Amino acid sequence: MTAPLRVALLGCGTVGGAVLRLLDEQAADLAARIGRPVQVAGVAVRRPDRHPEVPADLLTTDAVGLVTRDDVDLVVEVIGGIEPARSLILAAVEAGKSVVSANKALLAEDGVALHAAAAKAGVDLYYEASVAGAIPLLRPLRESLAGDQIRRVVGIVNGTTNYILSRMAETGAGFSEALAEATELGYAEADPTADVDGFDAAAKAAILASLSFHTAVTAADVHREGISAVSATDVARAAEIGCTVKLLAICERVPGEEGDTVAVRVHPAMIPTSHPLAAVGGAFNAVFVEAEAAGQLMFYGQGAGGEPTASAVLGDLVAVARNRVAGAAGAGPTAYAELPARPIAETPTRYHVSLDVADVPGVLATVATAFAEHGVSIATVRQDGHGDAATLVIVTHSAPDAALSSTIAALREVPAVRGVTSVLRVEGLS
Ligand SMILES: NC(=O)C1=CN([C@@H]2O[C@H](COP(=O)(O)OP(=O)(O)OC[C@H]3O[C@@H](n4cnc5c(N)ncnc54)[C@H](O)[C@@H]3O)[C@@H](O)[C@H]2O)C=CC1
Ligand SMILES: N[C@@H](CC=O)C(=O)O
Ligand code: NA
Repeated sequence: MTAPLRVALLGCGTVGGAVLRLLDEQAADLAARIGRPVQVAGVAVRRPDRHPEVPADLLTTDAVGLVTRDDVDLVVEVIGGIEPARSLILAAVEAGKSVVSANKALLAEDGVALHAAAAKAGVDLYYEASVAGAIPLLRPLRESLAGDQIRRVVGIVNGTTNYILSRMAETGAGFSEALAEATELGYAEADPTADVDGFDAAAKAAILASLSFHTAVTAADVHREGISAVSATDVARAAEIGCTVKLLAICERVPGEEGDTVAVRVHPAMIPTSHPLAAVGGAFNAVFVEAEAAGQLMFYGQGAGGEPTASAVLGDLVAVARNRVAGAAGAGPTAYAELPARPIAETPTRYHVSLDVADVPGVLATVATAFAEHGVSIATVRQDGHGDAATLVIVTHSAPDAALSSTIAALREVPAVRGVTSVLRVEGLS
């Protein structure tokens, strides 16, 4: 075998630590698969004293120096966040090193520029771990489905929130307790509000939409709602109608007379328990892809956690290392179209609304009028209880999101409506 390929590891937390361990445990197999041994050239960390597990001569706090060293061939970035990750990746690429990253926040913000820099330098930029952890998803979109027309991508792409919602539904666990467990298990981001408020899923949705529709979608183009407003009442109401609550990422290419648009949204939604996504529990992720020729495809697996994510990082590492051995670069950036984003206000959706009402004559008609006045058609209504404790549970037909949200605003002004206790979108009901 010839000279080793030398890897610089940036960051040694949940994912970086697992990458380092697997590189060591699987050294012989990786060497056989690549055709050259892989050696760790250095590990950039913030606090070397916190990493007794790493040989001291590998540790450095000088990440820029490490990525530009002549004896480094490949760089793995698992620091996370925008800076210094972006500058480090650009420095590595400009120095001729291929890069593997797990950083969805950065790819969703600056993917076009990073791809352009990698293409200019003739190196690879792979980031399979950034979306849906261990699940092979980005390379299938970039490569296997490059000859098809993808119309829709729908999935659960955040392990932390799926873990929290699963625990709330299955055991009645409280939100904070379930979040603490997800953090302890290594699923959550360094700042877990990125998970809870939907930023992480929105970044992943932007990456999925960009690769699926060959257009530049950033996290800022994604309509984002997290799960912090999802209450035990929402979860219970969902169960009453045979549904479960999931945080969904939905990416659609919408044909229009004046050209296609792209609609990308992340929000909690009720889905029927018979829906395949309803069975996706804990930190697992699942993504449906609908393509014109291929039809429906489903990708399922562990979406978070050190080892599952490290598996995707190592898969990319093998791919870029093989390209390096062959003296080639892999699949480059896609040719970006410029499809406009369709605003959430115009996106058709269905709502489940739960109202506390005074059970007085005419209340049902007043509530129904509020829906009708905003052009929203009601699919089902159920009334529970009597007197001041009466509850109306309404499921609408599909209507533009703006019509539904103005209906809710109008209902809040109706005197007989004591409170709007639950409002969630509904997906997948026939
Ligand atoms: N934990 C997970 O399940 C998954 C994480 N990811 C992504 O992988 C990346 C890493 O995530 P985790 O390992 O979970 O985070 P982490 O917070 O456990 O690890 C990041 C490490 O980078 C270090 N670091 C920060 N700034 C640094 C700098 N300037 N120089 C050197 N080291 C620095 C931190 O001290 C920390 O040890 C993030 O982009 C995250 O979004 C992707 C998929 C799954
Ligand atoms: N925090 C993320 C980690 C993987 O991307 C998640 O919970 O999904
Ligand atoms: Na993945």
